[in-house]
Amino acid sequence: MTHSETLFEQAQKYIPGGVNSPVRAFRGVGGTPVFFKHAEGAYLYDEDDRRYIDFIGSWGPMILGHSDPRIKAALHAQVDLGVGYGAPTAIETEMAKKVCELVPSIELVRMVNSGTEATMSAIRLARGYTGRDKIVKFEGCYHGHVDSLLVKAGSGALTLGVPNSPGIPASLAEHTITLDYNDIDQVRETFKDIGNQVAAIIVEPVAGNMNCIPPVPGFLEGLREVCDEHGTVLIFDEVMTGFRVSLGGAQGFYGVKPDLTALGKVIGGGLPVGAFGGKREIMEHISPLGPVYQAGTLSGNPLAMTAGLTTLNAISEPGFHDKLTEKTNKVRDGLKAAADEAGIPLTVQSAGAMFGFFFTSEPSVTTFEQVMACDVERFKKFFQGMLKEGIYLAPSAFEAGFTTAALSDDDIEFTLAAARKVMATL
Ligand SMILES: Cc1ncc(COP(=O)(O)O)c(C=O)c1O
Ligand SMILES: N[C@H](C=O)CCC(=O)O
Repeated sequence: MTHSETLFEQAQKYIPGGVNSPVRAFRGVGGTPVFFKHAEGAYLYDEDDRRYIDFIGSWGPMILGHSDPRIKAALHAQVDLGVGYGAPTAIETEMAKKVCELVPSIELVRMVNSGTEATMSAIRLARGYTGRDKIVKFEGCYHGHVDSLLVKAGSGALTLGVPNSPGIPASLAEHTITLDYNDIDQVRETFKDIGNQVAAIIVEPVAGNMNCIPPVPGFLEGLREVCDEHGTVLIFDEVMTGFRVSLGGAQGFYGVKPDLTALGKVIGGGLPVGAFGGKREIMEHISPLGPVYQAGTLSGNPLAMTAGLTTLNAISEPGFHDKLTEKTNKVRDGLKAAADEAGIPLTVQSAGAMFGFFFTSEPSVTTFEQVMACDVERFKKFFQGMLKEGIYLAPSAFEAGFTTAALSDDDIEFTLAAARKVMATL
């Protein structure tokens, strides 16, 4: 038995399914999840001392790579000062200022502890601000495990076949309307009937929880128009895309401003952080300024703020995202070339520093329906083959992949050589 197998056996005795978040359990690919003990730069090292090139980056936060010396130094210094006070600190204002400078639509921002808290709070705020109950989301998009949003959801919910989770009262779920991603005509039709009852449209501006699907031209712009016409709050869930698709997130890249934005992952530099922010007029409805209640014992804690702010400062260096996008494009084009060489139909898509690959002969994948028609069995074989070669990809056909600044040209070449070898066996 490998150490991972032994550890997984023990973990299952005390933790449901042996994991603290379902996609980690490898149910989407089979086999035993790898247990890690150490990470440095582009690499993860498992309990059996095997090295892997990491294309997950802790599900997005590790945009600089693992154990970045700047983050380690800043965290050590903060630990010496104290790990939390439950009272205001200067670094919270520094962080808020930085977020307002970087994200085009954010005028006021509130820190929370996860992406789930960020979307949950944004939805509550939108409902409180508009006095309406209904929300619109898109099938295959995942916004964390918020009750109102776990309806036809992506990510682990889709991988495990429970997109509508039990435990959510029907009387709550009935306020969530789920439409088709990238279909603006359907949104317009729906709003003709019920537009004046909809508090918010929430969308992943690049869908990353049903693999990687960029918005088709006009989709995000159309959502903006529909929301303006009907007094509905437009929420971009940039938990994944924020600071990754570009420094200003997907909204910076596509030039469409939402009313509210949910953030997570990169904003915490690997520590548990989320945030939601947006137009001053809306954000002023949050307590203590307004009546919409939202709070958090550990929100804005100095360790999390330190890791996050150090990350945001590092990625603000000129050219950071151009280089990262270039690396991502090399991975994207190299995977496609490897598949072509082996005669395997594959479509690879990317947006900034996120990417996804689909075993399909469709030239592009823009809808949930197309995602569901892809060859998941072939994905599983490819995943397992790559894992054996020391490449750690997301263990589900419905998750995006991420690149990091630590990934070198040699790492990319190593990855593509592995892909050529594995594609030849599929
Ligand atoms: C787009 C999106 N929104 C929200 C979330 C929830 O974030 P968290 O897992 O930090 O609660 C995630 C990831 O899980 C995500 O990818
Ligand atoms: N797809 C999820 C977030 O982006 C994966 C993280 C998780 O749920 O554990």
